[in-house]
Amino acid sequence: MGILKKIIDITINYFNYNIKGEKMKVENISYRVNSRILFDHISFDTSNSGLTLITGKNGAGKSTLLKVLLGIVQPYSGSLISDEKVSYVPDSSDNYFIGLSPNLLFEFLQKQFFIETNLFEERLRELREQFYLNEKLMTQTIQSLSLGEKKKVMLIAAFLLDSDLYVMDEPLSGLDQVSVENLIHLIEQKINLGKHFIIVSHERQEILPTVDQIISL
Ligand SMILES: Nc1ncnc2c1ncn2[C@@H]1O[C@H](COP(=O)(O)OP(=O)(O)OP(=O)(O)O)[C@@H](O)[C@H]1O
Repeated sequence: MGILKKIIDITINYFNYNIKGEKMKVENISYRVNSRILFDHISFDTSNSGLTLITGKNGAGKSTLLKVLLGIVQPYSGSLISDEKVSYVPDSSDNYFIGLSPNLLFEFLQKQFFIETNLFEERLRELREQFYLNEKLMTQTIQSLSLGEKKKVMLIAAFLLDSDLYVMDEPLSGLDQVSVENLIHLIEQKINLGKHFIIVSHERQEILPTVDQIISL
């Protein structure tokens, strides 16, 4: 697959950008793998919730639910409304960014989403400071980075876009303590600005910013 095709696929799948600004409303979503029901009749609405936490045991279907919410996979039944601008941080970026460097990914996002150059450079500088992603790492391929460094690249990519909803799969996993603290602060700042988060996490709730609703699978 050519690199351009790869980049376009990533954008279509992972940085879904709409413009109307309605909140996400999920009604009676069910999902089956073969004949097995993974989750059934899940309903929630993010309108009054800064942070929605999705919890459950390993294999309960948390990551799959996020993919349903993002339209990457189709639910077995139920309906979903969202016209928000959405950023997605997958649990692992291993399969998606082969051959890309952080520099190339960020520049692509700037062009794809028409982020004004000064604003883009300012946001990128601030985010790189917060997650201390140094210059040397910016030109390496993403697959050659450590687990935590990959996570930082995905978080920076998500926050470069001024989205309404941030969907994050295990955003804290692999991060060092300072980055965890900076990420939590950043999430709190965004929530105070009226942004919404749907997060899958195995972390204890005390570690996370204030959780407004919990979806247990
Ligand atoms: N396309 C698929 N084909 C077969 N099985 C699938 C498919 N998609 C998901 N599954 C299965 O569905 C279950 C849920 O997977 P998922 O990754 O959503 O779980 P999770 O709750 O995020 O788990 P974890 O906490 O371990 O990350 C797993 O048993 C997985 O193997």
